[in-house]
Amino acid sequence: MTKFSDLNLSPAILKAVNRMGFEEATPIQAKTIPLSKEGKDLIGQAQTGTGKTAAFGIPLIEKIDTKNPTVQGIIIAPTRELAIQVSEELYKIGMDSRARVLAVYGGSDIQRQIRALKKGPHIIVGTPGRILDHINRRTLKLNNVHTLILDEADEMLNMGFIDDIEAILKTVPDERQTLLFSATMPDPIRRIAERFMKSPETVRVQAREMTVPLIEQYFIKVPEREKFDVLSRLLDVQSPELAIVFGRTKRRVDELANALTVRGYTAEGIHGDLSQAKRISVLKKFKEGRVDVLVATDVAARGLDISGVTHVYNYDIPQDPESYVHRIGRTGRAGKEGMAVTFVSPREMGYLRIVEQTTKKRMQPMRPPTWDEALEGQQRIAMERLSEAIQEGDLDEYKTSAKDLLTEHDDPVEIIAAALKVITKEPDKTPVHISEERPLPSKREHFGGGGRSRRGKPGQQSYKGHRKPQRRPSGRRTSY
Ligand SMILES: Nc1ncnc2c1ncn2[C@@H]1O[C@H](COP(=O)(O)OP(=O)(O)OP(=O)(O)O)[C@@H](O)[C@H]1O
Ligand SMILES: [Mg+2]
Repeated sequence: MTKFSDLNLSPAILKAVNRMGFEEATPIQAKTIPLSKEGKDLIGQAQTGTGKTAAFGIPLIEKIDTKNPTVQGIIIAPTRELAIQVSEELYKIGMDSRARVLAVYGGSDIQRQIRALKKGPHIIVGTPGRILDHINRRTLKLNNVHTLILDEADEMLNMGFIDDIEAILKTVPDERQTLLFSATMPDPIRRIAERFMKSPETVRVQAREMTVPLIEQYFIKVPEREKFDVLSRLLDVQSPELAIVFGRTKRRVDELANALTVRGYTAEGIHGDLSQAKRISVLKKFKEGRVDVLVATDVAARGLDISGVTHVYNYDIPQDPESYVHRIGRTGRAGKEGMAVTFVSPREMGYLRIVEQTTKKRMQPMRPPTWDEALEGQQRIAMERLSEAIQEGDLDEYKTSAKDLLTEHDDPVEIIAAALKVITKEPDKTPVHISEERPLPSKREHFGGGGRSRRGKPGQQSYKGHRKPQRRPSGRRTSY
């Protein structure tokens, strides 16, 4: 175990890390912080939720000359929410060092960002499109940048983002340090990465499996038309504290969020077609527990760190193994336990096996819960709520009514049963409409193996399988 005090860090950083409640460095932090401080280019790969943000954030803050009001470090992330989150974590790490961190991302007022940029931030965290926008407007200059970091590096170097990344790189000095982090790093992407790094060192935290052992992984074989009932029952039986349901498309996310609401769950959807204000407010509600079920496209799959997420449901099996790793990694973070359940339609079983081959972890089969089991689950919750209320006390105002009931009805069991019935959310069978999604094509070559590469060169392993490059004219990705 490595203590932060063994890592030769400045007192200001130690103070900040201590305030954040970090006692020991995680393995990826212990391994990469010293190398990063030496100025080496690095590819850091470690499982989800193991502290990669601080692994690149701590040495970056150490290298900032706070007396120099120019941008010295730039971090690029694939989604706006992740850019915000990373900037917040860096702000905390850099608070005592007085490092100024600014997030720039699309969908928010650019004039306000321009004003903030004029105040001389030292570190910019942003999404590629908006960073480029500022570069082109000359409101962001990267000629003093000594450190460039790609968070979720494999995603950033994937077809949707690579052109933007290359354009940004052109404006950053060549003698920079380049750091790449992700939980996944497929070989073809690693080869692209090495093109713009200087003899990079790869740091992998040795783990037998690509996913975190703290996440129990299950799959349920279920035909498309039965998926929603199975999901409802699972939510009733497992009663997650916070759950994320991943769907394949935006339409599916909207329909699922609506259908869950109809059946009495507090659910909201998040995807790339919503306004940024809406995306932020949905996420905020979820973090505060005002929404129990977040339904999301892959826009929420990478990097988001929301404590209290106990369950991840893949309503649709993801299109590539990396997406699976990141999606389920929204639970089981920072030493906590989690559960992931993946729905697989019978025709898609081949995909499940390919995911397992990549993660080197088998998912256990799970039987869909029955209606009775769902009812039992809900009754258990009602009982827990009743017991909690008894423990909390403060029931005096109800005791007169209780006594009245006892005189009216002889059997106390009858009364308690009625109380339970009233507070139990019985499994709901209200019909809902979920449009059918076509199953993924059954050819296995379309998924992860063989075929044409992203750049069209034959012979390289294809990544992101059959998903067609959906480029906007600018070459940026067509949001999730
Ligand atoms: N040394 C530490 N001790 C305790 N908690 C830590 C430590 N380092 C980071 N954390 C916390 O662990 C959580 C996960 O960290 P982080 O988001 O950086 O993970 P990650 O490796 O980037 O995951 P992902 O691959 O999903 O992006 C955060 O809440 C973070 O504050
Ligand atoms: Mg991360």
